[in-house]
Order: sequence, then C-alpha cells, then structure tokens
Amino acid sequence: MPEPGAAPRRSPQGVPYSDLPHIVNADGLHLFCRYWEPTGQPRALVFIAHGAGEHCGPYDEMAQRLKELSLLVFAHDHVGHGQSEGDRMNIKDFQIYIRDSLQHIDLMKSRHPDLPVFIVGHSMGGAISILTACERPGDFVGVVLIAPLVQMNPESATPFKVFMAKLLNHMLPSLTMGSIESKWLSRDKRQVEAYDADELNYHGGMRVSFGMQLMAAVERMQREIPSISWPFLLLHGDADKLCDIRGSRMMYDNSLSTDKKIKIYEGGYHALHHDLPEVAESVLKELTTWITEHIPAATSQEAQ
Ligand SMILES: O=C(c1ccc2nc(C3CCCCC3)oc2c1)N1CC(N2CCN(c3ncccn3)CC2)C1
Repeated sequence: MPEPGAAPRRSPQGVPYSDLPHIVNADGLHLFCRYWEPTGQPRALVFIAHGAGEHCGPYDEMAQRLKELSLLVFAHDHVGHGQSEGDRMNIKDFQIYIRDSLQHIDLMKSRHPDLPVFIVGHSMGGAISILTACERPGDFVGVVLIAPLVQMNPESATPFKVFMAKLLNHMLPSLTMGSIESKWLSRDKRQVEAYDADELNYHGGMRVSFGMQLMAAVERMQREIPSISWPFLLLHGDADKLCDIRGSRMMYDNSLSTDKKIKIYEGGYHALHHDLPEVAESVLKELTTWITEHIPAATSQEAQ
C-alpha cells in the first residue's frame, strides 16, 4: 500500500496507476495491463508478449478475435515500454521480462486454475515467449511465434558490429545504435504510418546496452532450442529484415518438439500481423485455428 499522503504513482503519460489495470513487478515497477475477457466461461488463457519498442495496444484486433473464441487474453507493457514504468526501451537483464511475464501468467492461472495456457509473442516478444516456456516446459499447451527474434540478422549483426557493441557496452552503454526504418517493418503504408504516429511506441535509437541484452537472449535461445519439446507454431516472412527467418527455420529443425508447424509468408516483412491485409488476416486465421485446435478436449469432469 502507498504511504499515507504519498503522491500516487503515475504512468509515463501522467495517469495514476490507481486508474489503470496494472501489476507491480518484483522491483516495485508498475506494469500497465490489458485484459480481453469473454462473456461466458473461458476455454483457455492466452498471454501476448509484445516486442521491443512497442506496447500491447496494437494486439487488440488479435485479442478480440481470440476473445470471440471464448479465450481469455491478457498482456502487459514490458518494463520501459508503453504505459509501464521503467527506463524507455532499456533493461539491465533480459530475465526481468521473463520474470514479469511469469508473474502475470501465475496471477491469471491462480484465478483460472483449470484453464490451459498459451503464449503468443512477436519479435523480441517471441524471445520472451520462448525463454518463458523454457523455464516452465510443462506449463504451456502451446506457443505461437510471429517473426520471433531467434537469430540475429547477419547483415545487421556482423562479427565486427557485435565486437564493437561488446566493446562500447563497457565504455558507452547508453550510446544509441541506428534505429530501425519503419518502412522495412510492413508493406502496408497505413500500418507503418500508424506505427510511426503511435506515441506509445519508442522511436529513439537502440542503446548498445539494450542490443547487448537482445544478443544475450539470442545466445541463450541457441542453447535452449535443442531441448525444446513443447508444441509451437512459427509464422515468419521471408523478406523480414529485422529478425532473420533462418532463426525460425533453425528452431523448427533443431527442436525436439513433435507437434510443431512453420508457415513462411513469401515476401512478408517483419510485422506479419500488421503486413498487407491478406497476410494479416491469414496470420490471425492461422493463429486462432492452431490455438483452438490445441485446446485439450474437456476432461470427463469438465464435460459434465
Ligand atoms: O522486438 C522487436 C525488435 C526491435 C529491434 C530489434 N533489433 C534487433 C537486433 C539488433 C542487433 C542485435 C540483435 C537484435 O532485434 C530487434 C527486435 N520489435 C520490432 C517491433 N515491431 C513491432 C511491430 N511492428 C510494426 N507494427 C506495425 C506497423 C509496422 N511495424 C514492427 C516492429 C518489435
């Protein structure tokens, strides 16, 4: 409870958290949450992990489609993103994203102990989803990954650039690397304009220290992938210039999972769920179909 008379904690946009759905993470930071609750009895829980520099608002359409299928969808803005507290698009340890995700998932599981749980993640959110599922390999019925950050693009992360980033991280960790040109993120100009105009997105350059955390997460995933055995769906565009599709192919080829599917979108850019309308619709259909097909049949007790 806040100290009596203390000023209310406010979001970076100045809104008191007492007026916003939120959780408080293990470091005492307020994380803004969104919930999409079906009217009737939910069939499953779905946690959505957004990517770097964005927030969970742009997943509303996806969440609404899942809610229409009686799934209870929930998400939060990661530390340093959107309406959550924390230094903008920076983190001292990537593990914080995973710890906070597990905290939110555990909260929702405590409210709905009998429901199966899925995770959906895009880009860095895909890395968070993978590493979260690796920490709790038996907890998730399935993981859906949209252009996940599994492998660095060798053009953007050449050995020289990686070496320089490691060197600079010791000397000037707050130095920013080049930011991503949004036109390479989607072929739909309206989506790019909306992304650029969204003030809840981070539009600055990526700090070296943050890039190092992403690289460390990539290295951790490379170690984890050969032991992955949970079901997953991979969706990736072969024209993705940010997260190399070879990472998704490597995960599909090298994981132990027997229940796995990869769908490649020819010409698809990074943000498949915000790419051309026909691609975005296909992604939503693939994702909703895969999830509903993976909801376990009701146990005899539930069926009564
Ligand atoms: O998670 C990410 C993201 C951002 C920058 C990254 N840089 C790397 C490399 C950098 C070098 C070291 C190794 C890692 O990986 C990244 C992932 N992103 C990009 C964000 N998405 C959000 C949705 N997008 C979108 N949405 C609507 C319209 C257009 N784009 C595309 C960008 C999420």
